[in-house]
Amino acid sequence: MTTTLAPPAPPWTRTEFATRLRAVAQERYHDRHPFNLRMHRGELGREEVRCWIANRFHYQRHIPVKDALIVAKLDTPQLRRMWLRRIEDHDGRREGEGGIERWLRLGEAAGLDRATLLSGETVLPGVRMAVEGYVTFCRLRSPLEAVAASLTELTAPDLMLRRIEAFERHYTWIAPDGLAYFRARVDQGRRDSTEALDLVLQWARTREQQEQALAALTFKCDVLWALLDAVEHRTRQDTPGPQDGPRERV
Ligand SMILES: O=C(O)c1cc(C(=O)O)c2c(n1)C(=O)C(=O)c1cc(C(=O)O)[nH]c1-2
Repeated sequence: MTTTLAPPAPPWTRTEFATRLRAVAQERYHDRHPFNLRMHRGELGREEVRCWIANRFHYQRHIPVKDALIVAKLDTPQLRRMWLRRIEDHDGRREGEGGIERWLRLGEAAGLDRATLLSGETVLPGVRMAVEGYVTFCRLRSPLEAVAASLTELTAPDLMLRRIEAFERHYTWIAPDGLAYFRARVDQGRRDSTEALDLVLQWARTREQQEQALAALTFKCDVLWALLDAVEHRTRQDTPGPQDGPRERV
């Protein structure tokens, strides 16, 4: 008996594929997460904001690590130069510059000292797993999938603007200088996502590759969502974390 295989589905057009990528980046993005909604409504207490800043720092400090893994997969000087700039955005060209430094200053403006942030001691287990998941994904997957995963940045700049507005209105106990990280990310995110979208549209030629790119972007949305789930659980229920030690002696 012979079985006839269905012919592979034809690739989507460039426009249709771009529309599908943008739809995932919008509909699954963490701007809809309950923790972000509470943040935007001004409902977070100081400890909740601090918990988010400390845990998000764990994500921030791993972004240049995953970008270095991506650079190692790129095979032309032009592509590596383009992607290296992202590492520079986060690490700076010299001590005291760059996104990681700006995030440490955000922490200080919110009353968190940098030694605590750098020690990582307040990072929640779920956040550690989510970030590890993203770095490992970029380590193991194809350049197409690793670059497609960064396309959450298609939506990130709008979220930055919303966050700046919310902080200026509701969290005035944080000095305005502390918001420099978010301000810088608006333009950086727009530029990064335009470049990355262009690469993904160029590289994904078959329907299978297009579907891999969509799955990578979906995975990345889940990373960001899982990170906030962990923070939300901790702040809403005041459940102890491992770093708190036992609450009662037994
Ligand atoms: O605060 C946020 O909500 C947010 C989200 C994202 C994102 O969508 O991945 C990034 C950032 N911030 C960010 O600051 C950042 O540098 C960044 C790099 C990347 C990436 O995947 O390469 N995403 C993000």
